[in-house]
Amino acid sequence: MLGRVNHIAIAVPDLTSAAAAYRDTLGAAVSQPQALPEHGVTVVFVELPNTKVELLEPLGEASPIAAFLDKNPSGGMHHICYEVDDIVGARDRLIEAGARVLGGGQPKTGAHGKPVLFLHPKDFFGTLIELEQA
Ligand SMILES: CC[C@@H](C(=O)O)C(=O)SCCNC(=O)CCNC(=O)[C@H](O)C(C)(C)COP(=O)(O)OP(=O)(O)OC[C@H]1O[C@@H](n2cnc3c(N)ncnc32)[C@H](O)[C@@H]1OP(=O)(O)O
Ligand SMILES: [Co+2]
Repeated sequence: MLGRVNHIAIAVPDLTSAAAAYRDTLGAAVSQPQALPEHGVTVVFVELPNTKVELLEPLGEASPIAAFLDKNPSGGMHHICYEVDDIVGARDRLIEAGARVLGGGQPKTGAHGKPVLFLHPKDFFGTLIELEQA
């Protein structure tokens, strides 16, 4: 079911300084910030040869990463995103297996314009999983 790692996400308290650290200190190519109100985050992508790192800053009052940053004020690894060929088929199989698919199970359009879903971290060894339609 799982395909490539699409991205690894890091929640950060200050996107400008995090993007600068990846660009200027670590020497990576970073995208312009993209505000995604439907997801409650602003995102910058760090382009790497084999995958991407997604830097996330809270956006709005009800950001899903706000509580995470309260617990990890200097930031931390937030989720890993795997590609799947058939996101609805994957969702149905996961629900059948007893996994909690977040947000009512309806895919949203993610940062790459493709459908995404999230799986509860307590069902996967303390790691929040995002699935993205390949
Ligand atoms: C940029 C768009 C898109 C893309 O295309 O790439 C994105 O990536 S958007 C990214 C942001 N969106 C989301 O994270 C959506 C899914 N997340 C959620 O629905 C919630 O954040 C959550 C995972 C259900 C947690 O919410 P909530 O239950 O309200 O928070 P708690 O703080 O009470 O957490 C409960 C429990 O889970 C632990 N937890 C929370 N987040 C994580 C995490 N990222 N990784 C590991 N564990 C996490 C938290 O610590 C709590 O555990 P205990 O303290 O042991 O109870
Ligand atoms: Co993501």
